[in-house]
Amino acid sequence: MRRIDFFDTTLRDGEQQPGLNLNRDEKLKIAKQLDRLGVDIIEAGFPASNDGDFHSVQQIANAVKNSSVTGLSRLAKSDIDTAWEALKDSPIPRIHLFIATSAVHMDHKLMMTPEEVIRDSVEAVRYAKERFSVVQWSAEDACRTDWAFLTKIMEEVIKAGVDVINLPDTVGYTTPQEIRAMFKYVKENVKGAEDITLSTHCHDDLGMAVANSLAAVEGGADQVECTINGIGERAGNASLEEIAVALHIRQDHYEAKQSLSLQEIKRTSSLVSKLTGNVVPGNKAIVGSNAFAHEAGIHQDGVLKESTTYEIITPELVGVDTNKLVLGKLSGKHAFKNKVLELGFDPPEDELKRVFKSFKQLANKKKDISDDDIFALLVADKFEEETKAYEMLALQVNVGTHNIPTATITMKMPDGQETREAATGSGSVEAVYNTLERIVGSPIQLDDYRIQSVSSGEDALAEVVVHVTYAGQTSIGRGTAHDVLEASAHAYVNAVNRILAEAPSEQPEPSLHS
Ligand SMILES: CC(=O)SCCNC(=O)CCNC(=O)[C@H](O)C(C)(C)COP(=O)(O)OP(=O)(O)OC[C@H]1O[C@@H](n2cnc3c(N)ncnc32)[C@H](O)[C@@H]1OP(=O)(O)O
Ligand SMILES: CC(C)C(=O)C(=O)O
Ligand SMILES: [Mg+2]
Repeated sequence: MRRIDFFDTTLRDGEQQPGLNLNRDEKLKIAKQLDRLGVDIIEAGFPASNDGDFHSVQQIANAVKNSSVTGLSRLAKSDIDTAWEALKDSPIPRIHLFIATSAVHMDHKLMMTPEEVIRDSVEAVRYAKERFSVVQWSAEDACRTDWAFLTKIMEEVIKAGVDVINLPDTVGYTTPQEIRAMFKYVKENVKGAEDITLSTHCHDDLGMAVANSLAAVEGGADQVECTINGIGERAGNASLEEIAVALHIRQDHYEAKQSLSLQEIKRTSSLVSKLTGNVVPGNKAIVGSNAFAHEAGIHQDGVLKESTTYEIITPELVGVDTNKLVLGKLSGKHAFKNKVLELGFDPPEDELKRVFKSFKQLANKKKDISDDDIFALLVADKFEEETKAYEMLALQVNVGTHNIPTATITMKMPDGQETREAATGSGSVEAVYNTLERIVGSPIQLDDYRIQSVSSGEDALAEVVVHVTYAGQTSIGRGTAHDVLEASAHAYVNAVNRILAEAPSEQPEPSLHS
């Protein structure tokens, strides 16, 4: 089986992302994690570009134990000398030279003839080869370069002693078919191509960087250049994690092996995200927070029965603890029951059905349903099931800075009749409780009132717990709702119902209003 080398350029091309600026300490942290991940080569920076990059490349070259470390360099001798100063103490000193080879770059940017580009490349490779053990040369904008010229310049740098030739899609212009054909062409037509390593380096301007990198591998590339989370210049580079996992999962297709420790992928992605401040989108392949999450009921049911129905990658493969079955309005009873069991409840089917109904109602109103929400629904439902003497049907509260808080409640009474009552209070909760007192027809003494938010976020559920004395008995009542006043009213009604359930014989007469 062929072996594919991973050349990580997070610290060089990745740092070219507009607005990104990593300090030396942060770069070292990332380099050490890349080493743990097992990348073959770390491009740590561009030593001649500035002092910070020079010192950082030097520090990383001396600190990293297993990966090779390299630095980017223009063809100028002064750039190569600076790169040498930074890299000379690394176990296998390695340099990455580059020059553009497309007509548009040569004519308008470099203002050099093709012959001058060949001449400078050959000279730079020879000069670098006198110092570095491994010399890589890149034909910048290779995918827009004339193939005859590409063949010619490649043959010249091979004769000059280059070890690796990289053919980048610098502007993310190519397609999978084109880049596959280009690699196949150079492999078959460039003299000496069999003696060097061929590398691919794709950008994501048209969203094809990963597909193009994989197509280049099919065409004959032995090395892929990429970045963690796909960060980089403009739309970014090909993402390492996507290429690595694609090669692994579709080994049957690519027939290639690699030496990455895939279980380090999630950790590496999180570190880079944290240090760069670049948030990984939830739907990002492999490392997004939703990459192993399922919300649709039919998918959740499939995954519970057999995970491979909807998961082609196990979360553990890339260092993610477990998959997630996210409960929401599209979830079904199988996933809901699974969660209820996970929370330690095992209600009978009819109760489960009832709580599932409350869950669906809540999920229609609330974006994220947490374990705490489910727990609260289960507990609340259990309390409510103990008795249904009073059932609050509607609540309306008028509050404002210039009027007296007034609550109106419609209640289903123990005898099944409906009644409506209103009362005022010095505050809105008091108005609610005064109204309830009128409805039940005898005083309810509020001994304690506690309110807390069940889950986090703006749409969190409010949970109210009250201790009351009613008809000579004390009781706890609990209520959960989106609205604080509604939760308060439910708690009060719940406390009264519990008292009625415990002492049915002493049930006080329902109010006159029934
Ligand atoms: C495709 C890529 O990602 S290539 C890497 C791109 N990365 C960077 O540019 C980041 C670091 N760059 C820098 O810090 C600066 O651009 C430097 C230090 C390299 C150069 O800065 P300056 O000397 O001020 O030049 P400036 O950046 O404005 O222009 C680039 C010059 O290099 C030339 N050049 C571009 N590529 C090469 C090359 N491979 N070899 C030699 N010269 C090159 C350009 O033609 C231009 O030359 P000119 O000054 O004669 O017109
Ligand atoms: C320096 C080269 C390899 C590069 O980053 C590109 O062409 O995109
Ligand atoms: Mg690039």
